[in-house]
Amino acid sequence: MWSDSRQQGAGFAAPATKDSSMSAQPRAFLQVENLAKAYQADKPVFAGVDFGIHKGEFVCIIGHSGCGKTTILNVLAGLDTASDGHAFMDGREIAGPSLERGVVFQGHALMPWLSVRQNIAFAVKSRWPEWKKAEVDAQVEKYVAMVGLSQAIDKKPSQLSGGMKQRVGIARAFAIQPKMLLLDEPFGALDALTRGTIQDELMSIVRETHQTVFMITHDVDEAILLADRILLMSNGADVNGAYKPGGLAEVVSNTLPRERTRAQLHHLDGYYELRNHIVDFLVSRAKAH
Ligand SMILES: Nc1ncnc2c1ncn2[C@@H]1O[C@H](COP(=O)(O)OP(=O)(O)OP(=O)(O)O)[C@@H](O)[C@H]1O
Repeated sequence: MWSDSRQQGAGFAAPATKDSSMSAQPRAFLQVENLAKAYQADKPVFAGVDFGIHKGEFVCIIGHSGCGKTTILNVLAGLDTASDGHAFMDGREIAGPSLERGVVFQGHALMPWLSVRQNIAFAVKSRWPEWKKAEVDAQVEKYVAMVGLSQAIDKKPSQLSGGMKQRVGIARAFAIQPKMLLLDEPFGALDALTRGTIQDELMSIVRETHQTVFMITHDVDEAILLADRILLMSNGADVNGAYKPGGLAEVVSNTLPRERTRAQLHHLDGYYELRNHIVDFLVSRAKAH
């Protein structure tokens, strides 16, 4: 994918401007082509966004508030439509919500009157309406165990902490075995300790299941820990008196060992180089490109 990555030293690959390799044929598992969104015709939030995500790849997107990250995720989820361009998954254009894509938002969005088991069973039954109760139970129990919540399976959301609720949201998204997982700052509302624990859990589940993931985060370390590639997005801005829409400014490949853990991240060769590169982008380049 990034054939020149090895020449860049440890940590990250070429800060290439656009990921042209990803938009070329053959298409990636998820393919975004020339995507644009305008709420105001003369001032698109972003335009010309092209990227692809391969099966089993974990891609994070980082950018300042308002650059359009959630809008892109919503288009991928089929919850919003682009003003221009296309998004394809598995060769088919995304044209609405589908159980082939699991979505986790910052707010857990659990049904408060249902237990953990019932919340997840609801999703499982929607995905496989023909399943018998025993099959649904087994699937629910498997994914609840995966996020370490077996003891709380019959509790209601109001009896759970914020971190536990977020874990239920993650278990629910995984339980429908989506082809693609879309995460919109899923840990944004959690305290640092809980956040770290769940990041580790998510990472091991993703590695185990080879899940394909697109995730929005504001946390540079989170992106470096989890992502195989990090999309850096710039905001729309007035440049020399003319408006320039936001867009994908750079795609950074994370070449740190894939088995990395949170505890050893900052000891890895190349970590600071990668981190500084992303922070520099956010500080000095993200507002215009
Ligand atoms: N329904 C809407 N009508 C008009 N403008 C909108 C609408 N939804 C979003 N926007 C604008 O589009 C831009 C992109 O919004 P979006 O939520 O995608 O950004 P974001 O990068 O995810 O931001 P954040 O990091 O704060 O969540 C923002 O300027 C926002 O105000």
